[in-house]
Amino acid sequence: MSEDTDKTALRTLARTRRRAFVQSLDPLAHRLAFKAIPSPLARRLDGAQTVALYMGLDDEAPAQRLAPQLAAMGKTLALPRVIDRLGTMDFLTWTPEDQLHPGLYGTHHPEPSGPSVAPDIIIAPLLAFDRAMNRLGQGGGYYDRAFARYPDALRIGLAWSVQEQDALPADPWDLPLHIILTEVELIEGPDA
Ligand SMILES: Nc1nc2c(c(=O)[nH]1)N(C=O)[C@@H](CNc1ccc(C(=O)N[C@@H](CCC(=O)O)C(=O)O)cc1)CN2
Ligand SMILES: Nc1ncnc2c1ncn2[C@@H]1O[C@H](COP(=O)(O)OP(=O)(O)OP(=O)(O)O)[C@@H](O)[C@H]1O
Repeated sequence: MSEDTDKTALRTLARTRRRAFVQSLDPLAHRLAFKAIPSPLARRLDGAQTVALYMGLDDEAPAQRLAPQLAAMGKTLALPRVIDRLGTMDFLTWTPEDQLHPGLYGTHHPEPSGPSVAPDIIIAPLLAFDRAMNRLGQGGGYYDRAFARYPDALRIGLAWSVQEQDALPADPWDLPLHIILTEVELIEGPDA
């Protein structure tokens, strides 16, 4: 199987696993998940000003739930805006009160005339991760490119624990995550 087919098959499997897990989760457990930033992670965010979140789609880990605590910590929040279907996106500042506008792929982004920012921390959605801190995304290369554009940003993956795989294929352009936060665990990579 070529690497490409490999990743495509893994994406299908990962979506199915994530859906089954989220549907079987106790509603209260779901409601409480990702509400609080664990203190070792909060400490790690100390020096950072701008944090890029995402609005959870489908069964993704709901990153938007971290927004109130991050705002209370004085962080500037940002959300991605998909610019084209070729993998280009930027980050626009956002506060939880701001209205969102529909974008490509069913995403929503802040007012496009607002300022685009360079994030110090990128909290990224994913389909699967492994303990080597590899991340499998939707396949558009949007986050891979954003990671490459902001190489000094701390890369944090947010996921349900069931999204862990033994080993994911890594392409030459894939930059590993520094930290992964699940509903039960904070995983810190060697470069965190
Ligand atoms: N919540 C969230 N925001 C995000 C991403 C993401 O994965 N999750 N992205 C991460 O890159 C970027 C947008 N890219 C995306 C690429 C594909 C799909 C997606 O669900 N694709 C469906 C088909 C949807 C369609 O074309 O209408 C699919 O592949 O089945 C979503 C977002 C930026 N914002
Ligand atoms: N830094 C980069 N510069 C240019 N192209 C890139 C870069 N990173 C990835 N790509 C391209 O993006 C495509 C998708 O990559 P990949 O399958 O690893 O996406 P992904 O990480 O699953 O998706 P995403 O980052 O959107 O969540 C690949 O064809 C790759 O060539």
